[in-house]
Amino acid sequence: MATAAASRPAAAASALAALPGVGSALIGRLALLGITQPADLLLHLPLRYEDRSQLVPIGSLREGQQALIRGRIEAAELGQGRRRALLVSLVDAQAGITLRFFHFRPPQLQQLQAGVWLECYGEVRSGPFRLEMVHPEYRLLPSGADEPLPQSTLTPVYPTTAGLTQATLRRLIGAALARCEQFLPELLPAGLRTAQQLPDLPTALRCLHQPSAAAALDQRPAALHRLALEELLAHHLSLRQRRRQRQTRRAPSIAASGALRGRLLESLPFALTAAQRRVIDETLADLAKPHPMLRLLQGDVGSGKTLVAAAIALQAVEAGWQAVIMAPTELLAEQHFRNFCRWLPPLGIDPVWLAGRHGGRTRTGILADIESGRAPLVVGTHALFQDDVRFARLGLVVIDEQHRFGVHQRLALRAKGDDGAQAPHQLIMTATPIPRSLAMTFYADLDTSVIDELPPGRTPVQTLAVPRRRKDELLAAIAATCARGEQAYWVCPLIEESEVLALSAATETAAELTAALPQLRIGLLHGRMKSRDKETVMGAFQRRETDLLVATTVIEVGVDVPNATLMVIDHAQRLGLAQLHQLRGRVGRGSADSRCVLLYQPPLSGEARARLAAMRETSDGFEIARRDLDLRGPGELLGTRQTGAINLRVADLERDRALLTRLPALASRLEQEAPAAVPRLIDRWLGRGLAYGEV
Ligand SMILES: Nc1ncnc2c1ncn2[C@@H]1O[C@H](COP(=O)(O)OP(=O)(O)OP(=O)(O)O)[C@@H](O)[C@H]1O
Repeated sequence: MATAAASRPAAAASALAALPGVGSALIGRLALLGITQPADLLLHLPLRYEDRSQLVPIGSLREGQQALIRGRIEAAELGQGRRRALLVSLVDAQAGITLRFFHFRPPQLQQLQAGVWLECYGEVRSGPFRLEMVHPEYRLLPSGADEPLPQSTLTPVYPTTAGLTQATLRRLIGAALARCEQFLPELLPAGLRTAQQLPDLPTALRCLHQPSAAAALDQRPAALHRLALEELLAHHLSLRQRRRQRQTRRAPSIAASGALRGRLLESLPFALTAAQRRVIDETLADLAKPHPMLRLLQGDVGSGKTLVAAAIALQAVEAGWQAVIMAPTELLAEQHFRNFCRWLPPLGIDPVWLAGRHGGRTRTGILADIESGRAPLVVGTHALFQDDVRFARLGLVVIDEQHRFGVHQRLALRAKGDDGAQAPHQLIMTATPIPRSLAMTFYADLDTSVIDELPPGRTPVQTLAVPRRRKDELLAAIAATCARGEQAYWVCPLIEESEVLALSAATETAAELTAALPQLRIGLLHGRMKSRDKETVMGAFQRRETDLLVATTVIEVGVDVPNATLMVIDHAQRLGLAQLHQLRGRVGRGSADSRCVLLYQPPLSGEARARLAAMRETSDGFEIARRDLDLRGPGELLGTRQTGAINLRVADLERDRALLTRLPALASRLEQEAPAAVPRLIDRWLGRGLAYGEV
């Protein structure tokens, strides 16, 4: 395999070199566009088209139009304006236009004589006396107006790079197109294409690269769909393949009587919800298998994921394996650690916390305990992936991810916990549900479990949207909440992506609130604090030593203080739906009635208005995720715009959204009807480096 992979680029480059007029300099420039083989040329789609297939009478030209015209030169002279220019007057039967050349060579002066017929293509502009074209492309017409039109199809304009002209790209792509059956053979069975009402590949490619004016209107959408479907299908198939490969790998088969779990659950003042029980069962069944689990646990905010993680980790520990729980921030790792310290020592298990701030002796001691296996359960941040952390018998990794993560990050994480011979089981927990259509497509390599039920006794958080000018009216509400012995949050989100400004807003707000509500004990929490100071502030809030916590969005994920019942989110119009839902999830975690006030600064954009409305209308995380998908589109939701997590060449998740839900059925059909096409499709679209292959 390694040899085949290594020889591939060379073979591909030589295939490019076999096209007429391709030398090493050109190969280098094409590579800058990601074109390393003839198939890439075919998948390099035009940005737009120019229409040289129809003549426009000079009399009907409009300013700003790009057009192909023909006419006879009536006069040519050197204009003596501020800038010297060659002015050519071109006329057809009805009207005339001026062609203006600021740069010209002597042979051009010779050529452009009165009486000569010209064909020009360019942009029409207004001039001092009449319409003009500045530096049009032109050619002489020896047979006058009867000369055949240069082409019957539209002229594609491609994305390009310095030193690579449109003409060269058009020529190369035209040459590749003439042999497209060889370079990009059809891989989708005819039956499948017809069922989807999609054209075959050569037809689609011709339509995209060289459409007639009519085809560009009528057939282009189907042609684009055709390629997009193939690309999305390739990604989906590749994830399915990953999943099957995982099932051939070995992992410890973790089975235990569940005695420890039973004792933990008995010690709690509440019973598990049915959804928590179901998810634990699904996960335990995976752990017992000798292949690595990769399960995504989606649970709405406050649905009790931490307890599920603890129950599952106990299974690994009881069976003699180590378990590790990773949180996205030190604050959360510390919170998990505190929970585990409440739950586990009575069972004879002492959890270990490896914090970023542990240094020197403490760190060495903890690392030694992890490496010798004396520490059965380790809590930390993603820093646990550092090289110096070695486990004796790592059986289970729980990643409390909270935010969505891209396919690539996911693969990188997975590779780290893997010693080659055996991979640990992995459970990834997220509090931001992923709409089903996206999960089916882009998370096809994972199994998923959903906690779709909140613990009993929770009352939905009452949500209000209030303009900022009425901010002061909230003071009484805060005072009343705290007077009842409950607590409140006031969140100041990032302003213009600046943590510094958010910090100053939070500091100012804390000062204002302290002045207005002197009877309250007010804490301040922000991202620039040392983690030890954050823990102190958070700890004081948790122990009810402070009444009101003013914070930046650092508290967004996971913070669990059931006694807090009021959440004020300042500048709520700036935050996305998922983030608002996460923040609101910090209240309503106990049995008391809770409220969330969204303070907004008018005027609201249409989208901000829709977000605030969604927050008022529903508290169901899955419904919020669906609305978020509608508002932002799948690209934003998956984080592809920012991170390039999925590198799509042709498909556009927004434009091709309707295709997503069809992928699983199409993939199954293809695997059955044309199994040999599957690896070729994956190779075609993901072959160069992007493959979800071994990371
Ligand atoms: N079955 C249950 N019955 C009652 N309370 C529960 C139950 N399970 C968990 N809890 C409590 O609910 C609260 C929320 O649980 P937890 O912090 O695990 O939620 P979460 O799913 O991690 O939420 P988030 O995503 O917001 O961090 C905790 O105080 C926890 O002790």
